[in-house]
Amino acid sequence: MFSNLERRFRDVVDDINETLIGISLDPRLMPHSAGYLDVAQRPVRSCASTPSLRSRDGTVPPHARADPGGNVRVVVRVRAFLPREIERNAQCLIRMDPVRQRTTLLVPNDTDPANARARSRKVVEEKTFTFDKSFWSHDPNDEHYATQEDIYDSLGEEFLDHNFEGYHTCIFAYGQTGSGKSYTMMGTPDQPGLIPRTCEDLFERIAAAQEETPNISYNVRVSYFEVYNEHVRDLLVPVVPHQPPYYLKIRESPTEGPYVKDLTEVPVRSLQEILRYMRMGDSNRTTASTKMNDTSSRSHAVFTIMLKQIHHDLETDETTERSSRIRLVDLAGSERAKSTEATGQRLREGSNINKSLTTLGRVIAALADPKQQRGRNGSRKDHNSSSSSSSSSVVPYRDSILTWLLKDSLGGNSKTAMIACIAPSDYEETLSTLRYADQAKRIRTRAVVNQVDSISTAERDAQIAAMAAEIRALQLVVGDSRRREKDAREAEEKLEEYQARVRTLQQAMEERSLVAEGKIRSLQTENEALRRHLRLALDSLRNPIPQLPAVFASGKGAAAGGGGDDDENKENERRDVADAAEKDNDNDNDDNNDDGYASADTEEDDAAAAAAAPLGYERHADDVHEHMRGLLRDLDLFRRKIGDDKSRFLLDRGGGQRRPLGNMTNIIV
Ligand SMILES: Nc1ncnc2c1ncn2[C@@H]1O[C@H](COP(=O)(O)OP(=O)(O)OP(=O)(O)O)[C@@H](O)[C@H]1O
Repeated sequence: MFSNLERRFRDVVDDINETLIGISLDPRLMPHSAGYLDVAQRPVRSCASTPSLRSRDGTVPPHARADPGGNVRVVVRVRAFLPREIERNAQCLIRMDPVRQRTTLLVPNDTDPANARARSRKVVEEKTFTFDKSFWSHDPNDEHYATQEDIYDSLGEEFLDHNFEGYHTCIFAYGQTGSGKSYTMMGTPDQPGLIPRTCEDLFERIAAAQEETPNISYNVRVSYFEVYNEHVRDLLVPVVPHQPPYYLKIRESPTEGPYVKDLTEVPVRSLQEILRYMRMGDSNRTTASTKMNDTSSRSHAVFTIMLKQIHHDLETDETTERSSRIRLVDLAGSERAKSTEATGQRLREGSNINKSLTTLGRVIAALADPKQQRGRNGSRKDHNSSSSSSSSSVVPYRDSILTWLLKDSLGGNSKTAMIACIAPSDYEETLSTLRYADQAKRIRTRAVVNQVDSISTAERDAQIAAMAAEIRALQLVVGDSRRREKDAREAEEKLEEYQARVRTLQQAMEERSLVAEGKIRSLQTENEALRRHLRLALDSLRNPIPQLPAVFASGKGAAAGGGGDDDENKENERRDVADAAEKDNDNDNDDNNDDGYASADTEEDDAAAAAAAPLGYERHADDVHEHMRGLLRDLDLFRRKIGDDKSRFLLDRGGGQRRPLGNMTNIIV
């Protein structure tokens, strides 16, 4: 019984303990418990599978997410002799200490003509430098010989770890022409270099991680471009023969820094796919044969892999997104025109290459400057125009396309490594490269994990819903404004149409008014003519009697003439009447003026006239009669003419509004 009680007591205690542990572990129940870490400090499962991280518990320690900043990693690699160097019995001037990672440049002897210029220097002495790594790739039989695989294992793998942690990385190969940069970065089909090995490892890790944790999805995209003669060319766009090359522009975003606009970024799902794009870009790269290298790279090539890891935690329903960029750069080699014996296009390429490498040197010098380092801890400056490299507070990124594009990798959010490639027997060029590399060691970058903080499905759904609502509202606004725009356009078109019609009407009206004015003028003229006719007629009608005496004489003539020309007769009649009247008056006056009586001669005349009177009156009556007939004929003619004029006048009016003919009509009718 006691043992039963004891067992029950232990069970109850265990239950209570479990419940308490459950409560403390659930952040939603106990937000301030130790189990609830801030998002920024919460360990995130890493997919990195390198020994360094695999040896841990599969999580990235919190400190890895807040990198305090690190120096640019600088390694040196010396290559084997090339056939031409063996031929001239060249001397190896490099010695390396694999333990202390020291590289020593020896003083050349007098036998190698390639170093004649070096020997003419004031000071020719042995120089020793220490780097993060010194790779001895000169003699394959040496036990310390560094193979392509060794380079990847000691540098590439570690940098890929950083990419899976969410850091941007950049590895660039620097060195004189023919020193082994392309061999190190790209390699050969038998001896693949850093780029194909990184691609291979990347997809191996993705496959392994997906097997382990299926709730992580990966998105890989790749781009490849070259900077040739200060122009950016997309290497994933096929070259069209006989067409001028298409160059891309550089833009700068406040968040992402400088980037190449419209650069092709292809999604890749397998190693085969990414290698296909790598080879395609490589075959599009500008290379040429020079005296120093049969396949000399005449451009700086930048191969970029964008890796996105999306982790969805089913328990907490949270999503974490990490993005990182892997930049692998094969720079064109520095060269002396004399050594390469370049002319024409090769010489121009060489001078552009040297210009951008000199700018890279100035950028490195500026970034390595301790004052600059202090300045960057406060506010960072970079300038947009050329200036003296002696200025410690400015970094001349924009002085060349290469340095502008590598701005972030050189002095910003990136973990960066430089592989300084050296030829074994060139004192001067090697010294220059080693000095360059030595300076780069002092550059500090400030890499940060590029992670979008976790959000729950509910939050994400809410965000999506809010965004969808915003999109709908915007679509409405756009639709509304489009409709308004359409209405306005239609109204404008209508208005234009109306205006055109109004113009046509106005024109027609003007033409009509011109015609009407012409008609009015001609009617007025006719009207005036009619008035004149009428006045004449009225005059002739008003004064017929005083003309009679004169008509007698002319009437005789007229009668004798048998009625001849009417107008002429009338005119003669009028003249005769006037003469006769004048004559009568004269006679009267003559008679009355002397004594108031008629003279004896006059009385005789009157008597004679009286005797002849009956015969004369008869003739006179006939004449008057005849004259009256003539007048009636004239009147009749005149009336017909008036009638004709009237009907023509009315006809011209064209059935329009009748204009009153006034008194004239009444008189005529
Ligand atoms: N570590 C090495 N082992 C064997 N051969 C090498 C090594 N490094 C380079 N080479 C050979 O040296 C020659 C020149 O190398 P590479 O083309 O890589 O030089 P580079 O620095 O890229 O020249 P450039 O700047 O002119 O393009 C090639 O034939 C290459 O195979």
